[in-house]
Amino acid sequence: MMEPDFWHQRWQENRIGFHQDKATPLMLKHWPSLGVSPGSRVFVPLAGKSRDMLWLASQGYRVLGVELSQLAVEQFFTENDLPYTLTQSPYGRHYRSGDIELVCGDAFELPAALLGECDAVYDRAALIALPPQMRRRYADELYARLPGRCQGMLITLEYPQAEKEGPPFAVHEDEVRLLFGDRWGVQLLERRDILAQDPAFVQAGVTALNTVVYQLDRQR
Ligand SMILES: C[S@@+](CC[C@H](N)C(=O)[O-])C[C@H]1O[C@@H](n2cnc3c(N)ncnc32)[C@H](O)[C@@H]1O
Repeated sequence: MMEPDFWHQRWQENRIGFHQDKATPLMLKHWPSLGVSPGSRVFVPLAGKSRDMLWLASQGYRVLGVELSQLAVEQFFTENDLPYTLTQSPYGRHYRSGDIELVCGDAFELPAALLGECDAVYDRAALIALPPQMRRRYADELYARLPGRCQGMLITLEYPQAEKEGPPFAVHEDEVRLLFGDRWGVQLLERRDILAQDPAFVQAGVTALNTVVYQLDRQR
């Protein structure tokens, strides 16, 4: 089970192979085509210490991230030399620096009032970090609290799940459409074969690995 302790331990042991030193190339390529207006608030669930948040802020967006691990949140600000202010709310500690706000807390506990203020959502290594039954909750409880006309980008991985254990989990296109299709328009933007760039998957004997980028558009 992907309980909080699993992730706290990963951060304590610095087993964070998902973290990238640079912004995600597929985000840089596709985000502009979503047409999200500068000044919009972009929700980043299960944010880690992703540098994608820095890029989004540099493009004029206001970022609202949520992350369980206090280690991750504090590393984000210290590693990027960002001084922050700290406030407490019923659902977590809020770290703020310029246009970036990171809530150290459980994404599933965020109130509808806060999520309802988000104009867009960016999901990289978040949905695919969750086991199947939690992915259902994630779509039905968390994404469902985002407002009408919300736009989003979702980046997934596809590989034969039987060949390797998650996380990251394989989330295939049919599941993405099942999870989000009721409330969101789902458009596949790119599917890219990345097996050759992932030695850990090759070593584990995985025979195919794709990353897929989707555009999500919340229907009213
Ligand atoms: C695979 S990492 C990806 C982080 C980030 N999206 C990135 O691209 O680097 C998943 C993160 O989600 C966090 N997490 C897991 N469950 C969570 C929850 N219920 N609420 C908030 N954060 C959570 C973990 O601590 C971990 O940092």
